[in-house]
Order: sequence, then C-alpha cells, then structure tokens
Amino acid sequence: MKEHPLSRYRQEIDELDMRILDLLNRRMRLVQEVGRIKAQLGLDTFDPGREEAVCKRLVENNSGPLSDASVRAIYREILAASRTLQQPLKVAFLGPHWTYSHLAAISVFGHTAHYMPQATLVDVFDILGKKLAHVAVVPIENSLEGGIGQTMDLLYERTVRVVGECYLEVAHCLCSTAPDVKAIRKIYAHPHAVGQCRRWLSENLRGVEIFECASTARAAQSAAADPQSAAICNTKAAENHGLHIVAERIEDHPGNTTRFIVLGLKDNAPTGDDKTSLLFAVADKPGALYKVLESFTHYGLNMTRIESRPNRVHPWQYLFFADIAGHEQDEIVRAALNEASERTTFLKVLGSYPRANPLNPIRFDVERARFGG
Ligand SMILES: O=C(O)C(=O)C[C@]1(C(=O)O)C=C[C@@H](O)C=C1
Repeated sequence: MKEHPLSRYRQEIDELDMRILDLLNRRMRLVQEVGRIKAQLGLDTFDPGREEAVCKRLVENNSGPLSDASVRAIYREILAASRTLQQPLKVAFLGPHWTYSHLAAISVFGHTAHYMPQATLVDVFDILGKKLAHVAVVPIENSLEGGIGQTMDLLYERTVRVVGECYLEVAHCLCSTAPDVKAIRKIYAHPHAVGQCRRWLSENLRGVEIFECASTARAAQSAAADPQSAAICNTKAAENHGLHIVAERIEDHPGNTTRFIVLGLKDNAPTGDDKTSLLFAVADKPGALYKVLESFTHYGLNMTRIESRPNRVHPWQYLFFADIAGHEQDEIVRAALNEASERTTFLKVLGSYPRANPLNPIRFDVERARFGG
C-alpha cells in the first residue's frame, strides 16, 4: 500500500515530541531542586529578572522559523509550569475572570498560575499587602485615555513594589448569542469600551440601548443571559460565556494599548535592560520641577513617562509619576536619584523591573490562535 504523504513527517514529529517531553521533564526535575533550595534559603519562587534572562537568551539565539513572540509565549507557559511545581504563584487582579487585567496577568504568568479575581483595585492592593497573594497585576495607563488615577493613588498610599510591566492590545468585539447584528436590541458594555467604539456603534447599531457594566467580563455575562443583546468584550470573555463574535475589532482607534504593572513585595535584581518607576513632589517655587528633571538629564537617563496627579492629602499640590531607564541599583541611576531627592519635597522609588516594548504589545486574538484558548 502506498504510504500517506504526511506519515513520514508525522512519525518524525512524534519522535521529536517524545524528546521534547523528556527534556521538559528533565528541566522540571532541576526546577524542583531549585525550588527546594529556594525554600531553604527563604527566597521567592518567582524571580522576574531570571525569567526575563531565560527568555532573552532564547530569543537572541532563535534561528527560526519560530517567531520571537512564539518563543516567548511557549516559555511563558513552561515557566508557569515550573513555578507551579515549586509553589503555585497566587496572582491577584481586578476581576471577574476574563477582564483585560486577567488577560494581562495570563500574558505574564501563563495559564497555570493560581488566579485570584478581586472586586476592586483597593482589594487587589489589600490582598497583596496581607501577603495572601504573591503578586498582583493592575492597569496603570492606556494609550488613549492616559493614567489610571486610582492605581496611581494606591501606589502613593501603599507600600508595594513594581516588579514588572506588560503592554496589552485592547481589541474590542461585539459578541452575542444572537445570529447577527440585526437581532440585537440591547448592548452591555463598560463605559470605557463604549467610548472607544463610538463610531462603529453609531454606524452599525444607532439607537440601540446601552447598559453600562462594571467590566467587559460582566458585560459578556449579561449578554449570555439575554439572547436579544450583545456585549462589547474581548474574545476570551466571549468564549468563556458561550458568545460568538458578531463583529471583530470594533474600536475606533486600532493600536489601543493598556500598560499593566506587576506588583510584588520584594525588589528585583538588575537585568541590564530595566526601567525604574518613581513618584515625587516639588516645592511651590519657580523652576522646581525643571530642577528635578535636570537631575535625570544630567546623567543621560531617558525619562519614558511623566504624569501629574492631584495630591489628595494636600489640595492644589501635585504628585509626579515618572519612569526612567535603568535599575535603581545602577550607579548612574543611584547618583541621579540622590541628586533628585535633594530637589524634591518627597521622593519614593516604586521599583525597578525588566522593560517591556510598548510597540510590541501582547495581542490576545493572536495568542488565542496559537494556544487554542
Ligand atoms: O532559576 C530559578 O530561580 C527558578 O526557580 C527556575 C525558573 C525556571 O523555570 O527557569 C522558575 C521560576 C523562576 O521565576 C525563575 C526561573
């Protein structure tokens, strides 16, 4: 009988898979050993600097055809499986499941972490502060809407460390159990999502009543219970509530991205490509802010963000949130921070962490195709 043209390839793929599985298990046995030593030494299971070094080394040596993004995505799950063997990592985020915060958390910690959805951002900070979660993932700024005020206020008030960041593309879909757009009489959506899809809604669903929900995931839940309705949500929320996608990418501005930060309670070691987040206040006198900024320019440090926020304790005074290139332990960053602290009335370093690339955000619809949900 003639051999099927695929069988030779499939046989070799099966053999390679067995070898990959064997290698993964050998890696996991070493990881278990590392876990035992870390427990004896009282070290944290999660080491973001080491994880970034592992991924960076692989990407730098990747000769293809696997894309660098695929290498990172595969290793995200391998590292998640490693941590799960050592001690499942408890990750708090603003819930319910399948919010954009949840997707951001999965993009950093993989599918096998222990996810702990919280009702409010205050609860997210509280559960981390009480050490009931190891890390938390919170939104800090959006490319269209700017800073997330409540997160900024909590960073000022609480003692937590910023240990990581990630950029997530916010791609909205119209999802429903209804067969098509003509059957839709109601829309459930988060107010931000409505704002970001205004043009599409007026062209396609003009006059249809909109019900505001606390999150995109709640919107999906409500649409699932009402066959004449639709939700504006992400593809994962739709999938998990049994909705199908009526229209994809309905946001007015493609490239809508949210930056999330990972919070922990311990500092990161330098990786060689880090960012440091800080917040400060200055005296009410001419040139005070300029003088602080000069401290960073003086040492040639790039400032990637600066944003002001009203000081809620002292009305009409302002706090400045800034990100600079480099790690708190780098000599020039230390020198710049020393100089800046003499020119501020208050300065708090929030943490140093591996830098993520804003121009290459995580795209969940692409991830979905790779991982099959
Ligand atoms: O090297 C370590 O510290 C490990 O625990 C191993 C490992 C890995 O799988 O490579 C797992 C978890 C850490 O966050 C970093 C790396």
